[in-house]
Amino acid sequence: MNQVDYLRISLIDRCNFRCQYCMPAGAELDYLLKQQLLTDEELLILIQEVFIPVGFTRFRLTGGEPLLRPHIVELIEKIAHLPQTQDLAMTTNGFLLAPIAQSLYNAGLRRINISLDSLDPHIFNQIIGNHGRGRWQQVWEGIQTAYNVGFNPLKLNVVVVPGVNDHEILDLAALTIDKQWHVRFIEFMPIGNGDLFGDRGWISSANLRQSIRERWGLTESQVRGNGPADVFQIPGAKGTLGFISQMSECFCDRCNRMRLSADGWLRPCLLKETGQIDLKTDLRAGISTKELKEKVQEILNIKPEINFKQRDSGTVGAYTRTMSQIGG
Ligand SMILES: Nc1nc2c(ncn2[C@@H]2O[C@H](COP(=O)(O)OP(=O)(O)OP(=O)(O)O)[C@@H](O)[C@H]2O)c(=O)[nH]1
Ligand SMILES: C[S@@+](CC[C@H](N)C(=O)[O-])C[C@H]1O[C@@H](n2cnc3c(N)ncnc32)[C@H](O)[C@@H]1O
Ligand code: SF4
Ligand code: SF4
Repeated sequence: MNQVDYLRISLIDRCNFRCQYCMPAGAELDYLLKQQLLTDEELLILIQEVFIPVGFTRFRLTGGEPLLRPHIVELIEKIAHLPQTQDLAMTTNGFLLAPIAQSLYNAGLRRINISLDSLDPHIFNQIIGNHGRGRWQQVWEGIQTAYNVGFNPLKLNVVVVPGVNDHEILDLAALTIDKQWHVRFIEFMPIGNGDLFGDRGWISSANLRQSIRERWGLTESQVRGNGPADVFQIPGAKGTLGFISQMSECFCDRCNRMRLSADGWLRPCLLKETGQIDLKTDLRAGISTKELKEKVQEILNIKPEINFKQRDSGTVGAYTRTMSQIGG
């Protein structure tokens, strides 16, 4: 069993996009009220007095859209400057990134993963549920700015939805040939998107790799990630191709992470709702951080039992939280 030292922190459940596969337009969502969100102070207390002491040293900020969180730069600065923080990363849709990228970097953020599901602005708009102004260009500028500012590695996430963007796989993969970018294809998961998933299904990473292999060849990369992606490379390319295959494979035996929601629930596994605990309510009720640390340690002890283990069947089951609420 891997050491569990990586915490994905959802900073906010709201988003400025409505991706069809995550929080489709029209879906009824109960947003958290401001007073339900962990404050910056509470989050820092939990990180410093609960998570770090039980071994967490790597943190990823996600959402919803993390760049919508007020005072994000100051929060990053505080987490980045904790002496125990070994890695601080963010997953964002990139829409608000260009003007703030340099400040994020200066505050200590070093790694950024940006969602980009299409190179075609029209299809992109359909995916993100935007029927008005084009947003693709602004995201693209966010990506370029992040790259120029020095975020390294720079990863682009593509959720592959059959009949929506699967015809663009080769074009997206080709981005890695000349640029030192890391494009990752994510198998579409049935969380909070029953209609679309039921209609479209998903495509296995093995299928995608076959198309890419036929076009350029494909080798296993020397670069090994510390996450769920299997990393490959087009021969001679500057960047890499990652495949996140939670539907067709199981990488739970190398699971190194847990998740903290914006309202302070600790979730031991993305694909299972077992074992969650409400740290915010405990903290606000005056339960000591020593006791909270013991609770988290207990979850860590039983994490191997909680981990999703259905190796051959992909994901099943109904989820009470959407991906935007969990943080991906
Ligand atoms: N099943 C499963 N999927 C995950 C897990 N972690 C990430 N993913 C999937 O991978 C997607 C992209 O994750 P990112 O937020 O980019 O983070 P990452 O790939 O873990 O990041 P790195 O630290 O850069 O490797 C998520 O939205 C999920 O779909 C995990 O622990 N289990
Ligand atoms: C929930 S989003 C939050 C961060 C940010 N808003 C973004 O889109 O990058 C985190 C990741 O989850 C992925 N994701 C969301 N819904 C998904 C689904 N149903 N299946 C697979 N990945 C999904 C997104 O593509 C994104 O890379
Ligand atoms: S995937 Fe990210 S950008 Fe898209 S709706 Fe979900 S939280 Fe928002
Ligand atoms: S499905 Fe659960 S146990 Fe498996 S890798 Fe993801 S978070 Fe870890």
